[in-house]
Amino acid sequence: MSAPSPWTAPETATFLRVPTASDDKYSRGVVGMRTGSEEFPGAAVLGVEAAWRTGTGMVRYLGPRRAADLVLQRRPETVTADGRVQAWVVGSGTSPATRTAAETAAVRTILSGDVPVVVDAGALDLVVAASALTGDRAPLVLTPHDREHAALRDRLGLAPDVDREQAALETAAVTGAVLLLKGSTTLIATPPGTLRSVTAGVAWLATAGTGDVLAGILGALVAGAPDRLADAAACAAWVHGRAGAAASARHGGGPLVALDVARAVSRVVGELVSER
Ligand SMILES: NC(=O)C1=CN([C@@H]2O[C@H](COP(=O)(O)OP(=O)(O)OC[C@H]3O[C@@H](n4cnc5c(N)ncnc54)[C@H](O)[C@@H]3O)[C@@H](O)[C@H]2O)[C@@H](O)CC1
Ligand SMILES: Nc1ncnc2c1ncn2[C@@H]1O[C@H](COP(=O)(O)OP(=O)(O)O)[C@@H](O)[C@H]1O
Repeated sequence: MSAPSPWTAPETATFLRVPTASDDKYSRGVVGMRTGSEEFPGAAVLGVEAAWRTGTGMVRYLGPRRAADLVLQRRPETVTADGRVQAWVVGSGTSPATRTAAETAAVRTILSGDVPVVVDAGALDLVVAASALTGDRAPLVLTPHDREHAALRDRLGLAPDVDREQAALETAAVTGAVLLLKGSTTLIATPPGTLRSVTAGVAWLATAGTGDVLAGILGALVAGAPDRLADAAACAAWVHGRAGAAASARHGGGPLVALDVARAVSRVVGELVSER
């Protein structure tokens, strides 16, 4: 297997969509987020902030009352009514152990729809092998970190003892989903077998909540380009990495917090598109 090809800054700049005079909030793409829970309401805030900062026409947030209140406190622009979206983000800040039956049913409905879905953290357990599908399924991007990836592979009956790149490709092929495997090197694997890598970040990103931020960035990018899931995934990882570097640089190269990363995304996007 050849080494994954690194995703580049020019590719990121070209992918990013800048609104034009003929755009309105709907034409830019609406992202729907079913994230956060009573246990992890902050994850909802982080993902929503990141989606707005990436540049989306609208964010719809559907989650528990407490999380929705916190989201609105931070971002009153957010719409908490259900409605049409061009991409979903599910699972950040949720856990299969505490997920209600109603929430499970709602996520399953999203997964069997036709709008692309970013599947993160506590919703990864609802992903089945493509060969086991009995009905329609939405195009998916899965965003596990290494431990979540190991758990997913275990559930799918895949061997644990293969190398990381090979495993990413195998998981993508078996699930029929784009796989974004998070880490200091983030891998993006597709079912047909392409593999890209992103190393744009800084190790300070190893802190709670930065994955929730990544899911929000990715949701916004997918909503704007629903037919280009793998490129959206690589672009999201790249922007996230650079936003992490920028958030740390603002504090003298010191520690960052996840909300700082989300806040830094606007500037990263702005600088990239102004250079192209
Ligand atoms: N602010 C928030 O609301 C945040 C919510 N988060 C959400 O939290 C949920 C769980 O995500 P994780 O990535 O933690 O799930 P993981 O399943 O990867 O992590 C849990 C594992 O970490 C182990 N662990 C816990 N504390 C540890 C410690 N101090 N030292 C070593 N091991 C320890 C546990 O035993 C368990 O095996 C997800 O839904 C995620 O989205 C996280 O993103 C963190 C921030
Ligand atoms: N050592 C590291 N160097 C660079 N980036 C990292 C490092 N560790 C984690 N990251 C990035 O930070 C994010 C962490 O996501 P995740 O593990 O899901 O955290 P959380 O669940 O707390 O939100 C990912 O985007 C990952 O690529």
